[in-house]
Amino acid sequence: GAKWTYNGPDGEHNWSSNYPFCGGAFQSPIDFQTQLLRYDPNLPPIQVQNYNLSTNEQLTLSNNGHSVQLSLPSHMYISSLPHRYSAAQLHFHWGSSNLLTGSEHTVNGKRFAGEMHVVHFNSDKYPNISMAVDKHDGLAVLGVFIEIGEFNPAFDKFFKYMNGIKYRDQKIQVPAFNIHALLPAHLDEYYRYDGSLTTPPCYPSVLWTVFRRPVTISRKQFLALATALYASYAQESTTVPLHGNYRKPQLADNRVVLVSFKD
Ligand SMILES: NS(=O)(=O)c1c(F)c(F)c(S(=O)(=O)CCO)c(N[C@H]2CCc3ccccc32)c1F
Ligand SMILES: [Zn+2]
Repeated sequence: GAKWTYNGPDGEHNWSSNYPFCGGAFQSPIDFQTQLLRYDPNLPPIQVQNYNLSTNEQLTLSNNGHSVQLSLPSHMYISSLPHRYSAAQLHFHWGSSNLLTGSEHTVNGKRFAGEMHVVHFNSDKYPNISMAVDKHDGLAVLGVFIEIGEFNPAFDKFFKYMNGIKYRDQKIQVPAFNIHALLPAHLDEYYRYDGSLTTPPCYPSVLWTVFRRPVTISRKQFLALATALYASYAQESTTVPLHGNYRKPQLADNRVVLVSFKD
């Protein structure tokens, strides 16, 4: 599709000229403002299966020019939703080395340092993510806020390979590891709403689950994420740093955000 960026002439205010859904309804991310929240006691704790991958599996770590993404095997899935949602990939959104705020979702205007998204597709109804990505019940994304704090050994399982994918379209194979270790404590506390991809083509096809509790990574780990990558190709003479890859909050319109916690 047409090229898009987070800043400049191809930035998010112009996405809708090539990607009409980006100007449509049910867009993500949104700001979780208190007045939008409604406690729903029927929201079950999120349960995932087969997230503890064996180290003799290999995953593809790649720089797609918009984010760093880790491919995930489809035998990983979410089991606590009405359909089985099988994993496809995980990726990140972050700010920059001096702007330690790059999450997409915000809580009463508070922006976290970054946000991880684990993208799943409805494998009960669709054979792969490409067939699911534009369907109303196609995708389920788990969102995890990232804060600067304690060193996180789970993230280093692949952060240490980032220098192998500095440039756009570079990819390497990395040993698999326990993806569950990337998730926060308390998978029973989360925000839930109907939304969209936060990148073009912005299809309104995502059941969003954003966990209330953040995970922490160290400042050194965060800087590795925020400063290691380029959106430009290796052979290009002008380098374009890959940072600030977060979409601004969209209109909630009259959407309600369900929460599984009372406070
Ligand atoms: N924030 S988000 O969760 O909405 C989201 C992204 F932010 C993002 F960058 C990507 S991407 O594939 O890395 C690049 C542009 O699609 C995807 N990729 C998804 C969307 C389309 C697609 C097709 C095949 C595999 C993954 C994806 C995504 F779902
Ligand atoms: Zn994302």
